[in-house]
Amino acid sequence: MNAVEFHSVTKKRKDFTIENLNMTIPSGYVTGFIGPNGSGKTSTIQMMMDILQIDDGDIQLFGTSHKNHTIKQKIGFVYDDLYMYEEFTIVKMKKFIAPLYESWNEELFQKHFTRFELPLKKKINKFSKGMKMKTSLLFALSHEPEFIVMDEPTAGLDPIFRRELLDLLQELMVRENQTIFLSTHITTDLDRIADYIIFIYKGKIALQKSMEEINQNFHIIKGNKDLIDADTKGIFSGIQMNHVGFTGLFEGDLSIFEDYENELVIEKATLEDIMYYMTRKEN
Ligand SMILES: Nc1ncnc2c1ncn2[C@@H]1O[C@H](COP(=O)(O)OP(=O)(O)OP(=O)(O)O)[C@@H](O)[C@H]1O
Repeated sequence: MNAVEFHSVTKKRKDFTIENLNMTIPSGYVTGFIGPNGSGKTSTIQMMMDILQIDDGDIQLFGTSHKNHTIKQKIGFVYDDLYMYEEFTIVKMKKFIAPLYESWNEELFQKHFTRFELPLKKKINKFSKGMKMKTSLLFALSHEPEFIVMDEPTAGLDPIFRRELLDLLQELMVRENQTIFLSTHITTDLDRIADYIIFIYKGKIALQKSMEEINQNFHIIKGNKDLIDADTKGIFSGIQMNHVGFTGLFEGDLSIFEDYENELVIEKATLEDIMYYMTRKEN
């Protein structure tokens, strides 16, 4: 079962288009959403949350239209732009938000509030970026959502809380039915927690696979530049040449390199390698 399905979604912005976007977020797993700056991650999340209108296509959340407002009860949305509540303190924000959720859990709120060490009576517009992210996370978690959507949750967090957040997400995964979707630039965060990866580039899905498939099928191949000609270049998803050698991203069965074992260095590709080489392809 999928928590989210995008079917041929199109959105035209001034200088940017998301065209015919198809993607699925499976229930019960952590899906990492990666892509370089300006590739459409925030726009995609805003469309999913119905903050940004789609021009064409269809988005399904838990099998119903994303426009169905009752479905929002099941979703915890985490982002650092709390402009709606800038003038509020956490106490005031709770008075406003808690009654909106049938599943509000005050005990959980108090537990996370203590853990996150946030000021109760300071205005949110006086918070740092990281404190705003923690506040958003605090409110999102306190209504026990089935689905947590996070736009760059680790941005602005210090390394200690970043690690704690990742541990917290892992703890949440132990709970039944928990689905997490998070966008990030910090691909190493995903190595630890993601089950699936969706990679968006220039408004198009460049890759959508499980971490298991990625770990098995993507490798970095290094060798002498003499091995590269117009034909061999084509087997790589992206390649970088220098005056002596090449480094390329290869997707597939390594047996094609069997005869070159002594001439090549073959390593597992990281998510960062995949992002880097796949976006180099067109250069
Ligand atoms: N309000 C807006 N009006 C018009 N265009 C916008 C608006 N917000 C974003 N865009 C454009 O949409 C494109 C995608 O931006 P988006 O914020 O979705 O990317 P992103 O992948 O989240 O980027 P980043 O990693 O830098 O946060 C960019 O070209 C951006 O300039």
